[in-house]
Amino acid sequence: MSNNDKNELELRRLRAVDRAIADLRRGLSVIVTGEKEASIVLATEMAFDPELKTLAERSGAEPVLALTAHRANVLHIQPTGDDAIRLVIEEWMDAPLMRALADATHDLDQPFRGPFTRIKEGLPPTIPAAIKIAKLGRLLPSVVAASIELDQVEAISRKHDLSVVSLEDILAYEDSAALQLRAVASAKVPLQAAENTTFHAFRPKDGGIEHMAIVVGDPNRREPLLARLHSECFTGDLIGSLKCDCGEQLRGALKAISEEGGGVLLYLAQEGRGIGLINKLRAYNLQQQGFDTIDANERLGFDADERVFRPAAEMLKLLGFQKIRLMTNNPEKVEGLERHGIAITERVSHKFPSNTHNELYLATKKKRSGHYL
Ligand SMILES: Nc1nc2c(ncn2[C@@H]2O[C@H](COP(=O)(O)OP(=O)(O)OP(=O)(O)O)[C@@H](O)[C@H]2O)c(=O)[nH]1
Ligand SMILES: [Zn+2]
Repeated sequence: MSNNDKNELELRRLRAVDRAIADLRRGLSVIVTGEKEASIVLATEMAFDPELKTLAERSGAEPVLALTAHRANVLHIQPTGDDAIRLVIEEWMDAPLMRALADATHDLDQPFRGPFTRIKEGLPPTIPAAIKIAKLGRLLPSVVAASIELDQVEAISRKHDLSVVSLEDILAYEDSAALQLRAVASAKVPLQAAENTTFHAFRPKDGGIEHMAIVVGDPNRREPLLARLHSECFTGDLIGSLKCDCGEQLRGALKAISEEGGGVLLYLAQEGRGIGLINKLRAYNLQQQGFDTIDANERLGFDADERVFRPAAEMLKLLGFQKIRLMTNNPEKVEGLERHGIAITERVSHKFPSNTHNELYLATKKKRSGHYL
């Protein structure tokens, strides 16, 4: 395959996933195709009676409710060893109950649970892949899915105008999006912390998720550069939430970089450790009910941290920064960048004093996520 063809294929794949994400977020169903089977899927949090009825009619099959193993564990559903668990949708499981099964913030107002019937064998790979699209769309990680035969895909998608996305497209998505990042705009923006600062906006070629690099000064590309990877935090960075340390880390990093005479801060669109702002608020709701930051994520069905650091590594490479001194307390950021070709010559500690509202959050990161705090 020529480089041009490869590029075309990659863009086609990114587009297919981005379309599926947009449709799921609108409460539409999409078709996920595998090697041997296909599924029509709907995000559980968008599942209401009409959507469920349509899903059953279009597929001609009995839909199932799919949850992640983390969420199933909270619901006391026995594990199957797979990342996703399928439940038979019983007569008594109406749409509000299904949505509540996906959304842990309702666990206390929906005490009746089960008995559920798990489907133990033969998990089609299109099911975890569909959950992955829901996650990429920052929706709760659960789908209602109905199987169809591969040879029905074309007719059903054409008749009902449904997006079709393949398992391979979904598996390749995060790496492809990172590799397709391009600097699309840059401008000088003087900051309170550093007047000689340039913003560089990065966007994948298909128009997907955008990230920002903030370069302070005119760094020498031969020397290891002081760098910070900052995951977006609307509540902490912008509004001054005391629940986390993000705002202080953001402003502290810019100050330290400025004092050093130059460096880079990557502002990454990975709100809520990659689960999105709405899901982070759901996690905060659970923290209000007594769960820590990790358990809250897992009760919602997510991993404790859903971020990938390849986009950050690719942005650094595009900017010509191959060696950095990384300001972080998170060992996974160091590993994540090194895995993708960035040399970390030093880890620079990046701590700030706690307050009464973020004490437990910081202690949890130290105790349960192995952060150097
Ligand atoms: N899901 C979830 N995300 C949170 C919570 N508190 C803060 N965040 C998010 O966590 C991210 C902050 O991560 P970082 O500042 O990169 O922190 P870190 O992973 O601890 O690494 P370092 O600060 O580099 O040590 C932001 O996207 C926040 O929105 C929480 O309780 N739950
Ligand atoms: Zn924060």
